[in-house]
Amino acid sequence: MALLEVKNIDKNFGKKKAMDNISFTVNAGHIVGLIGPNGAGKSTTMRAVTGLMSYSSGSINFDGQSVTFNNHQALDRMGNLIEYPSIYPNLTALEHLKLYAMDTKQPADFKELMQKTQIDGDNFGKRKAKNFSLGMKQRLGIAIALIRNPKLVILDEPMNGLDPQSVHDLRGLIRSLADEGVAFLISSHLLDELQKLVDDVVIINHGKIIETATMTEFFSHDKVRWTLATSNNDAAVQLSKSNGWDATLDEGHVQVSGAENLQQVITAINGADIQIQSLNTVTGNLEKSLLDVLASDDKGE
Ligand SMILES: Nc1ncnc2c1ncn2[C@@H]1O[C@H](COP(=O)(O)OP(=O)(O)OP(=O)(O)O)[C@@H](O)[C@H]1O
Repeated sequence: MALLEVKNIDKNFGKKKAMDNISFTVNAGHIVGLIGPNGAGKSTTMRAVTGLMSYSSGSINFDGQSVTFNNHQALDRMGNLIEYPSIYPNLTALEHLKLYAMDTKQPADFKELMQKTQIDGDNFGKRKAKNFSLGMKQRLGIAIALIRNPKLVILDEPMNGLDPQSVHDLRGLIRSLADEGVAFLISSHLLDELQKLVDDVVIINHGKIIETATMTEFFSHDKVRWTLATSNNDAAVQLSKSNGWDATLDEGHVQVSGAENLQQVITAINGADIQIQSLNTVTGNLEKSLLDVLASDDKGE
């Protein structure tokens, strides 16, 4: 049975359908990306799952218990960081952890948690939060989300404002927790980062789920493409088109897709006395796959 099961959820803001029959699942130990354009309904969905937002119909089941706006029991085993963490300027990191642990019976070990989230060094424990950088605040937010030893952690845009090293460290932390069995539901606009992290994707558009898939399945939307620099790019584009392949010229490179394999492309181009100067195979790009799926959905396909 899935750890989180969201079934046929609806939510309206006036006439606006923010969630329209939303259904998806999250399995233990899986990192799931909730992905979609601005205003698609990601935050609303995350808020509903964490019991912060009411919904008009459907059900949310987490770890065998129902989650509603009025039933928060299940949240004992769920952590979340939605937008910015609630941080008090005059408290230290350790004081925050003690504060957030107050209403939980078996909190995580503070020292271990601070080590895991890298908030143990540099006198972090003794400094007041008003002196923290954005990255430090974000790491503290993640530590707070982990205080209840959660089975599921919900992170809305957790990489916002972080420098590349902090993003890298955060990815490592999430992956190691997932390997221990913790599940994650993450939304982010940083698709390159998500691509390196998530196991499954849930794609949302205009309040509707338009696809749920493993990352590998999802990549099948993005056809294999070859990017070439040649001695005569215009001729290479024409030649590819005459073979029935899709071909465009993009920033000085010929982009070819639709051929059966790379050898076909090389043979045709070499056969026309055009020299290939560089060649790259491009496949499995989350951004490209997402744009393709959203474009088909918006066309009503
Ligand atoms: N409290 C609210 N009152 C009225 N409309 C709302 C409210 N919260 C969200 N909406 C609307 O519901 C829709 C979904 O919003 P939501 O914030 O969930 O989208 P999102 O996918 O998280 O977008 P973003 O990526 O921009 O954060 C939007 O059209 C938004 O304007």
